[in-house]
Amino acid sequence: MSEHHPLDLPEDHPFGPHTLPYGVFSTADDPTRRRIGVRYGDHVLDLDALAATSGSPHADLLAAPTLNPLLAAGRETWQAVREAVRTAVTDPAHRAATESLLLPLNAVTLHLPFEVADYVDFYASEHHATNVGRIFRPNADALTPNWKHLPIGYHGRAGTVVVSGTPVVRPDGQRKAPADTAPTFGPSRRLDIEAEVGFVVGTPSALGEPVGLAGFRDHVFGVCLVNDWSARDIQAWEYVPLGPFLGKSFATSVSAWITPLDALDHARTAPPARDVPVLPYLDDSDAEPGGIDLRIQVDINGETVARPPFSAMYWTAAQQLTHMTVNGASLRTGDLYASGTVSGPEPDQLGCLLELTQGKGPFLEDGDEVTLTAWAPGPEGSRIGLGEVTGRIRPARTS
Ligand SMILES: O=C(O)/C=C/C(=O)CC(=O)CC(=O)O
Ligand SMILES: [Ca+2]
Ligand SMILES: [Mg+2]
Repeated sequence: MSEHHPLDLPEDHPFGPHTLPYGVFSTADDPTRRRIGVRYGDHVLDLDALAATSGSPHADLLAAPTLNPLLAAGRETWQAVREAVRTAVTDPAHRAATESLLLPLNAVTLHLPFEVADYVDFYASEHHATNVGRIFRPNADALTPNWKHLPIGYHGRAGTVVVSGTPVVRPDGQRKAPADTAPTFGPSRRLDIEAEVGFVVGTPSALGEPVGLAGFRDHVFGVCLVNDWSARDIQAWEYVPLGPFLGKSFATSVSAWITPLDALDHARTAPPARDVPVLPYLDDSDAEPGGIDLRIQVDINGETVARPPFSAMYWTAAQQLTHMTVNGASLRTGDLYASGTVSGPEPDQLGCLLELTQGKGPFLEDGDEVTLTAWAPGPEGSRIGLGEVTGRIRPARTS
């Protein structure tokens, strides 16, 4: 790879021509001007400039300061833009022009790439749900009776979704251990992570019109990495009977790069066998394989603590989308839904510290830095990189 030819990448580079994820960036000389870019190698291709200089029919969409107009434009446009970008980075005839529009990754600031509309978090790993059920409800069945009949989820707080790199302040709140007689107020002592995969909705749907399993590809634009920071002590005390609230809503971090669904075609895989029959609207036995072979890595302060496999998820993203709309609830451009904590069957495949330490801790300390990365197999032996989502813990306001 030559310094002078940033378009020449080694074949196994995770941000090669098969990946092409979208983000939003600014530069130091024009810090308030946010622009759409595509990551290629260790560079960002300025898509606003590319579209303007190449007379693209999509120049208006690509001149926006967020991905939302592109998300709303629908699948045909997503495919046309992706094809144009691929041509720009691979066709020798475009080489000189494209190279002039590349910025080194370390010379840009990355921003939250889309305006988050609604945010939903699911609970789709059987391993995670079983482990957490045992820890939180030792005297009950690990899986609740509904678990294999529907993808359980809750509506979260869209306004506190932050981009990778944003520091996370340890939340204050009410904590009450089982042995305490009364709750106390103060910093969470059981601050945790949840390694998840997020799905970004592009095409909206109409109120009252459910989206079937086959609608997944038309509505979902792409995928990001998610860390659903969770304060286990606040959560355990507050969430019966209505579910997660302040124990989760203080921050949810997402990767700066959104990987188009089409980049993950090669990674599609059958979900695990389901041992309980589902209702017809969730039955995906005749659908395209709903699983995705994504390999996640969880690092804390530079040390790898887990490798959760996304392919082990019981419920698929298509089933989650279908379930989310089956009551007639509509989708909005920019909706984000997260898979739920990704945990596999092995002890080194668990997606949160609660499971990794069997409920005992240690949990996160001030100053700890958590980084999730992931990749998926691509065509011809290539790798599709999903970028990273990272965040460092800052001390609580009260400390
Ligand atoms: O089972 C419980 O009581 C709690 C579960 C969680 O905290 C997990 C959650 O937020 C959903 C997920 O990410 O899988
Ligand atoms: Ca979660
Ligand atoms: Mg959270």
